Amino acid sequence: MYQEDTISAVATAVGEGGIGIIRLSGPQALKVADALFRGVRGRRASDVASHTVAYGRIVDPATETVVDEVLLLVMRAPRSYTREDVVEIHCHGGPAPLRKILDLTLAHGARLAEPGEFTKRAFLNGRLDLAQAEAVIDIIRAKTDASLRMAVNHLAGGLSAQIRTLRDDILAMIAHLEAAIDFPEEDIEELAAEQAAAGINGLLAAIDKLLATAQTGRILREGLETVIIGKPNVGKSSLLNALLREKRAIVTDIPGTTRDIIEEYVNIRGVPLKIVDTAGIRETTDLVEKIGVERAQEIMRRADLVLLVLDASAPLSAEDRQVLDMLQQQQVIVLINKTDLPVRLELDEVTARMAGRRVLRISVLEGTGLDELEQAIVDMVYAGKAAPSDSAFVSNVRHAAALRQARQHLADALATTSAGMPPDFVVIDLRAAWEKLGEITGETVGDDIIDQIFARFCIGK
Ligand SMILES: Nc1nc2c(c(=O)[nH]1)N(C=O)[C@@H](CNc1ccc(C(=O)N[C@@H](CCC(=O)O)C(=O)O)cc1)CN2
Ligand SMILES: Nc1nc2c(ncn2[C@@H]2O[C@H](COP(=O)(O)OP(=O)(O)OP(=O)(O)O)[C@@H](O)[C@H]2O)c(=O)[nH]1
Ligand SMILES: [Mg+2]
Repeated sequence: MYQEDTISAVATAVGEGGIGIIRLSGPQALKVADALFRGVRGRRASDVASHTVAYGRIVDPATETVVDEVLLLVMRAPRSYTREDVVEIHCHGGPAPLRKILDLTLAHGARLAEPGEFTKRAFLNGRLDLAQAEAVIDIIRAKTDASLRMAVNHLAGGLSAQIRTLRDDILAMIAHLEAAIDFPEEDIEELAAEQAAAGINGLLAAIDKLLATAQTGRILREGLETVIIGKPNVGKSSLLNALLREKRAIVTDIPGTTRDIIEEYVNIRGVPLKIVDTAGIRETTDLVEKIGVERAQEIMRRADLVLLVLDASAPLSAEDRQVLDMLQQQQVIVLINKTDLPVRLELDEVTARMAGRRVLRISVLEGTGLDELEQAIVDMVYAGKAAPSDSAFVSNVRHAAALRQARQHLADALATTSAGMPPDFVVIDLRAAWEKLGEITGETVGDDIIDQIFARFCIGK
């Protein structure tokens, strides 16, 4: 155990709720609780067996005034979330009792926890590795069922186990090569080099398999950045509302209705979309709208997916053609909207200009074509890969970057081997790869990175 002080924080969300929890962790947790808790027949917190609950009251010990009626949950070290003594005070879920009880714990030996500090202690005390600890916040922030499944799999150590296997394999190769270094006969070195090359190729394949999940994994964790664009009045806001299944954005027949950017999360068959409705793109002299249009163009350049909406009932305008040209580098689904009206749009020209892209005919008004749109988005995100149930997905940009760097070191090791360099040099590259992979699980990562990761957690987690 590395921590000497005892931390305290409200573990439940702020505001009114049925129950609120103040959580204490550290060597003084039971002592702090003893000062404040009054159980039936004089029962004290330190009398409560681990993983059991006691009924009683929290009092202000200065006056013995009752603050609230509570349940007390005790979990003793090392069998607890943090591996320290943990005491939870379950009070009524209002801001006043929570605040008062938190203040009392702080006045009687605890200090306020930093964001993520409980989970950080679980990591520092070895109950979770860094990838598992990061999964805790992913569970809290999961936007869909599929995101949740992936994060739960990470918390259970699904990804960590794969990383550990890779690291163990590298270590075994290093040991093998070092044995060859100690017996520098020609043929032994050659054999070791051949075996190393085979081993490295296997590792590269395993890393590539993990990296192949990174795109889908990132989208499930962070959401697919999607932007709806098109000229004014084509039905962009109507489309957003249809995907959200609520009337979020204002829809009128007046072009230029949406002036600013509207951002919402939508669950499309398990895929979280962070979807942005924009001001219609057109040349404009209205300053407010002009800023809106410029921001739309900026957002479009950064988006994972552009939903381009065209109006089937009107011929292509110069603005439409301009927008089509702007999208050449982007992942786009073209939506020909208002197909319930007589078609006057040059469909052939659109398909020709957007070769290779999905072009779907829809009518937001009548609700046609929206199923196909949802399926097209899901297909694009999974790109033929299975949903993340059992297989470990890489979802975290930090993990993907470390994997890519480890891969590079292994590729270097392979090049060194085939160039006939002595095994000492191969070992250097292998060791670098081993360290990079250790950054994912936290064995070889600096304190600054660890601090940054936990600083993004919520208080009380
Ligand atoms: N009230 C409450 N609910 C909660 C949590 C919590 O801390 N408190 N959790 C967290 O925020 C999550 C559950 N996570 C937990 C993880 C480990 C242990 C624990 O006591 N682990 C012991 C196992 C003891 C045994 O074997 O019975 C251990 O790992 O040794 C408790 C909760 C979600 N729900
Ligand atoms: N006939 C028909 N009308 C539609 C359809 N979809 C939207 N509309 C109508 O088109 C008009 C404009 O819709 P909006 O959703 O406000 O269009 P927008 O692209 O957001 O417009 P701006 O915000 O001004 O850029 C409204 O009157 C909608 O009811 C459709 O599929 N068919
Ligand atoms: Mg609009």
